[in-house]
Parts: sequence; C-alpha cells; structure tokens
Amino acid sequence: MTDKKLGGAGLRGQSAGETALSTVGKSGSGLTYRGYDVKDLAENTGFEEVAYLILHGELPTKTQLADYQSQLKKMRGLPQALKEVLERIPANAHPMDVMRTGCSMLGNLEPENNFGEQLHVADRLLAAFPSIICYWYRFSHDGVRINTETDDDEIGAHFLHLLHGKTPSPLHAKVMSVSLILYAEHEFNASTFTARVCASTLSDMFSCITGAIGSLRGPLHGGANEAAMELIQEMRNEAHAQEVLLGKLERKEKIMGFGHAIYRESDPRNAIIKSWSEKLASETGDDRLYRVSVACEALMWQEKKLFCNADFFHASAYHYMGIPTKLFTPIFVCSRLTGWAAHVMEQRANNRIIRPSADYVGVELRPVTPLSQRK
Ligand SMILES: CC(=O)SCCNC(=O)CCNC(=O)[C@H](O)C(C)(C)COP(=O)(O)OP(=O)(O)OC[C@H]1O[C@@H](n2cnc3c(N)ncnc32)[C@H](O)[C@@H]1OP(=O)(O)O
Ligand SMILES: O=C([O-])CC(=O)C(=O)O
Repeated sequence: MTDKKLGGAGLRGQSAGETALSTVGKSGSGLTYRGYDVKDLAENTGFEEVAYLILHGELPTKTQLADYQSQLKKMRGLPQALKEVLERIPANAHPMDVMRTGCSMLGNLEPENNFGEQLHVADRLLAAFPSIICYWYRFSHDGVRINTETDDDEIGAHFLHLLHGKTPSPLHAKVMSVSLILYAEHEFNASTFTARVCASTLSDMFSCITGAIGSLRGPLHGGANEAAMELIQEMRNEAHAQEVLLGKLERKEKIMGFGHAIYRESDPRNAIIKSWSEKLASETGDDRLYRVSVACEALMWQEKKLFCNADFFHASAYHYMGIPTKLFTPIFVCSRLTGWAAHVMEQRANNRIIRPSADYVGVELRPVTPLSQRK
C-alpha cells in the first residue's frame, strides 16, 4: 500500500476543484469539517449541530440549534402521494433504490423552483429521509403505516424510533448521532462528485441528490457497510475470521470495509465508531461480532497493510442496535445528504460546467460501409 501510484485511473491524486467544506487526509488532521476535527465534533457536538455547520458555515448557538431542531421536526411528514409510491415498492427492493425513488418523487411533489430555495430543500430532505426509508420498510416488512412524525429532537433517535416503534436508549441515540457525524462529509468522494457534476449543469437539488444516492449505492463506496456485515456475520470466532479472510486474500477477493482511495494508513473515523461498537457489544453481552471484527482488522494489517475504513465497524455497531443490514447504507444517505447539499451550493456559488476531456484509445477514422455490404 505504501508505494501506491497516484494519478491516472480514477482521477486519483488530481485536484478537480476547490472546497471550503472539508479536508481528507491532510497531514496532521485526518478529517476536518469547516476547520473542526471530526474527532472533536464527534466528542463534543450532536449531528444537527454538524449538519448546521456544514450547511451554514458555523456551529449554531444554543438558540439557533433549538430553532433548527424544531424546524426540522416540523418537516418530517410525507405527502400522501409519496406514501402511495413507497407502498407500491416491494419488500425485496434494494433500500437504496427506495431512497433514490423517494428523493426523486419528493422532487416532483415539492420541486426546487429556484436556487433561493436550496437550503429549504436540503432541510426538507434531512428531515424526510428517515421517514422515507422507515415508512417503506415498516409498510413492506411489517404491514404497518407508521406516523413519521415523532417528538425526538435528534434525527438519529428519530430514525431508531420509526424503525423500532419506541424511543431508543440514550446509548443508542448517542451512537446514531456519532455515526451520522462521521458519515456527514468527505470532500470529493464519488457520490459527492456526482452531485457536483449534476449541479454544474445548473440542475435542481433533487436531481443532484438522486444521482449521488445512485453513486453511494455501490459496494466500493457506501454499500461497503452492508457487505462488511455479510462478511462478519458468518464468522464464528477469531480463528474462523482469520481462516475466512486468508482464503479470500488467497483468491484475490476484495475485503469490503478495508482500504481507502485517499487515506494511506488509517481512516480517522474508524477508531471512533470502533470504540462505540465495543460499548454496544458489552451492553448487549454478545461481543462475537466485535471480536471477529477486531481479528479481521489485525489480520488485514498484518497481511496487506490494509486498514478498516469508516464502514467496517459500522457494521457491528448498527447490528448491535437492531438495525437490519439492508438499512445500513440508507443511514449513510440520511447523513451524507448534508455534505452533498453543501457541495451543490458551493458548486453553484462559483460554477463552471464540469466537463473534463478523455484520451481517445479507439479505432482510427474510417468510412461507413453501406448496410448492404456489411458482413
Ligand atoms: C465510506 C467509503 O466509501 S470508504 C470505502 C468503502 N469501500 C470499501 O470498503 C470497498 C473495499 N475497498 C476498496 O475496494 C478500495 O480500497 C477502495 C475502492 C476504497 C479504494 O480503491 P483504490 O484507491 O483503487 O485502492 P488502492 O489503490 O489503495 O489499492 C491498492 C491495492 O490494494 C488492493 N486493495 C485495496 N483495497 C482492498 C481491499 N479492501 N481488499 C483487498 N485488496 C484491496 C487493491 O486491489 C490494490 O491492489 P492491486 O493494485 O493489485 O489491484
Ligand atoms: O472519500 C472517499 O472516497 C470515500 C469515503 O470515505 C467517504 O465518502 O466517506
């Protein structure tokens, strides 16, 4: 991993624009949002404060935070037409497809009429995304039409409340808040870049976010937290974890939840979610998933110098809170929306259409053979 070549494929190592939103892997600070270290934010703030910071530029005062939370709480309801669409999506649909459709449908019902509405649209999506995914999940899996308007101040607690039908414990509410903070923003990652490319054509916010959801869906990006869960749930103990991983490495399979396009030695979000996963493991009294995850981390470093990215310990943490695996990546959407929307706004504020060039490697110029003569 240390002699990695930058540049070339995947635009790796090339700057594709400027941002004032975050730094990733800058020496001395693993990850910062608008100048604050993510560790500092995870220890000392809640997700709504971070969402406000990312979208507005500064942390809110106490009054601003209270106003923001009460404003978001009022925006959790879903229009009837959107609920009807969600009810028609089958239980075996991919939940990221549900998010994509839900976002797109809301854009039909409540379009962004002009860019002056961009912050309102971001807030609306922030409030509505947990409602969209949980309304669909509870209807398609449990046959119930839930009321999506809870009184929880925090989005993470609200999500768990909708999912489980009861107010979560303080520990679970805290872990959700931390998790949403960790996933909120990450510079020019694939999904954010998708949003910015879409924004650069002067498209609307819903289109930018819908496209970003599509990019996040893949297992090389946001989908890795679900893939990591599928990997660890089969592992009986540490020795079995080693055996499974060595077999995969031997077969040159990718291990989901490891490695990163930018970080070279560690992902600063990992230590944070790992420590919360450990707390959840001791709370539940079943630490198998945590232990096998730690064994995977050690083995991957020993064998390949590959480290856990943000997704790996999220798998066990979410599982310990009773969250179905298929909802892991949609939670990422509920958080990353803040980064996406802020990047869309930043792109719009100093826009030039994003249109790189390509190196042509196809056939030389040739004449068209008339259809009757083609073999
Ligand atoms: C929140 C997030 O989106 S974080 C990322 C989530 N994605 C994953 O966890 C999926 C697994 N990881 C990966 O596929 C990759 O590490 C990525 C997509 C994250 C980064 O890709 P790249 O920048 O191309 O990786 P990088 O250049 O560092 O890879 C170097 C070598 O390590 C290997 N490698 C990288 N990650 C892994 C992995 N998880 N398992 C096995 N081998 C790996 C690559 O195959 C590559 O070897 P090669 O040159 O022989 O093919
Ligand atoms: O930055 C990346 O390439 C992927 C990532 O970790 C994120 O989007 O959080």
